[in-house]
Amino acid sequence: MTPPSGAAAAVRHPDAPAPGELLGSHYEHCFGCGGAQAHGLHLEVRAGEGVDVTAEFTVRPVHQGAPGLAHGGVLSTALDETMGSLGWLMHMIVVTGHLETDFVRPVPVGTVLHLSAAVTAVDGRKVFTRATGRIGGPEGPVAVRAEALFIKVDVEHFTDHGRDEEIQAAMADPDQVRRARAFEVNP
Ligand SMILES: CCCCC/C=C\C/C=C\C/C=C\C/C=C\CCCC(=O)SCCNC(=O)CCNC(=O)[C@H](O)C(C)(C)COP(=O)(O)OP(=O)(O)OC[C@H]1O[C@@H](n2cnc3c(N)ncnc32)[C@H](O)[C@@H]1OP(=O)(O)O
Repeated sequence: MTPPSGAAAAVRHPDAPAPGELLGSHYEHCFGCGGAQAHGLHLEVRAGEGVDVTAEFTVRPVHQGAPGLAHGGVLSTALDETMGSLGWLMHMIVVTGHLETDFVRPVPVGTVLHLSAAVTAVDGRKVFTRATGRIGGPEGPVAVRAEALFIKVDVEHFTDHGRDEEIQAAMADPDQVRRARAFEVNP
């Protein structure tokens, strides 16, 4: 998870969303950010000033692991989704290759988890990222933190591997296709 010495700093794409702008969902059925997933996390991610983002996740009863506490896998998902969203700022489609999470404090149901994430380095197709989730406010104590390696892929990663039913539906939606194709131009 340590970037090689030759790794570069991340570059914000000139057409990246403005600081403070909501990124929007990349796919309405995404468990992390989609509005059509009843039990999903419904994460709303905002662009930061650099290659960084913030997001909020409200833990609901459907996200429990132990009584009244968030499931650790769900918290990892929130961190994963937040870090994956950094691709928008570089106009890269990325998928998670490796993710590691530290669970520092239990997170009760009803908590708003304040997430922030940034790219630490880029090495070819490899994007190194880091994220934290705080409770009690954006400056509150850290409850979870993660590091992840994302790998840049083309739209074909999804069209080649996704189940046909969902791919056909996604490709029939012009907004979805436009959103995915916009990432392929990455000067
Ligand atoms: C028209 C319909 C379109 C629909 C699309 C819709 C939306 C898309 C748009 C935007 C997406 C936006 C936001 C995303 C938001 C949230 C993200 C959530 C993220 C996820 O939830 S996503 C699901 C989980 N994710 C996977 O489902 C990946 C499964 N996996 C694979 O698909 C392959 O495994 C892949 C592609 C990762 C690599 O395969 P590959 O063949 O392309 O490349 P290769 O193996 O050569 O790796 C290249 C270099 O990465 C190094 N490397 C690779 N893996 C590593 C690892 N694990 N640890 C350490 N290093 C690793 C190698 O060592 C090499 O390094 P080096 O270059 O130095 O040799």
